[in-house]
Amino acid sequence: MFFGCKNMGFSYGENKILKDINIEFEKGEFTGLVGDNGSGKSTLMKIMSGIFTEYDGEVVFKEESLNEDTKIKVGYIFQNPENQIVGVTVEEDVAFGLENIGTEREEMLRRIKWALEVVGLKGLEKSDPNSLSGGQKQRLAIASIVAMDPEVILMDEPTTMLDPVGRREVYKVIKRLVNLGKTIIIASHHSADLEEVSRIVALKDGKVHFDGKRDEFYKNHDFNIEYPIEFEIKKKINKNYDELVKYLGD
Ligand SMILES: Nc1ncnc2c1ncn2[C@@H]1O[C@H](COP(=O)(O)OP(=O)(O)OP(=O)(O)O)[C@@H](O)[C@H]1O
Repeated sequence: MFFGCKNMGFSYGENKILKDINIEFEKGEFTGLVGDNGSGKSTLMKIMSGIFTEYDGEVVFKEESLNEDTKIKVGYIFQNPENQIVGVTVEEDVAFGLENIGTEREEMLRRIKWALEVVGLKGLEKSDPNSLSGGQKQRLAIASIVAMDPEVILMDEPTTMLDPVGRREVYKVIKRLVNLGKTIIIASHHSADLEEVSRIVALKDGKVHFDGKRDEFYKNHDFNIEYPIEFEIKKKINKNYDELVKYLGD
């Protein structure tokens, strides 16, 4: 197995949140993780990225249990970028994780440059992260993870805090990461976030309720997923998405 979990279970105290979860992800796969509020999406992602370490079953990365050495290969992006930003400048923020793992200076500078290019923040190296827009902050949070060169990136509702313009910026970056061959799993309530995923995993009552192709999911399952306003309007008036986001963003 490239990445996934076997017979995984998790409880908060007496409250069993995840029951016997078995999911396998292939390298380079782009998957949406859906489910009602409280269905356990964040908990599952925190377990799979190694943030939570007390659970039943196993998280597997490249045929082995995820461990201290390999969990660096699995990045986690929080819903609120503010929770992830620590630096005084944009480049310091990206440097933080690299410093923690003792990256040599030349390599660190190379990775910071590359990560900021990938997320489209080149030129803002010396800026104060607090001065950035919501979309830019989320892209900075993504850059800090990308700089660690993860093979898998788990994104926990990465566009929920953003306006339409910010969302569009983040979609572009996610697409770029997919094109770079990263394995991306995105938890979301917004079907616009899931337009390009090839697979959907849906959680319900602590279990995997659906796991299959995105098109099959939308054909057969009604998960009462909230639609962001711009997606609703897009469907109604069939306007070009970019034009619409520009219109809503003004
Ligand atoms: N620290 C905690 N202590 C106790 N219960 C918790 C804790 N964090 C989450 N829960 C509960 O665990 C369940 C799953 O929460 P989780 O945040 O994983 O769901 P989610 O699917 O990500 O929800 P949302 O879509 O609202 O973000 C919920 O019932 C929640 O109330």
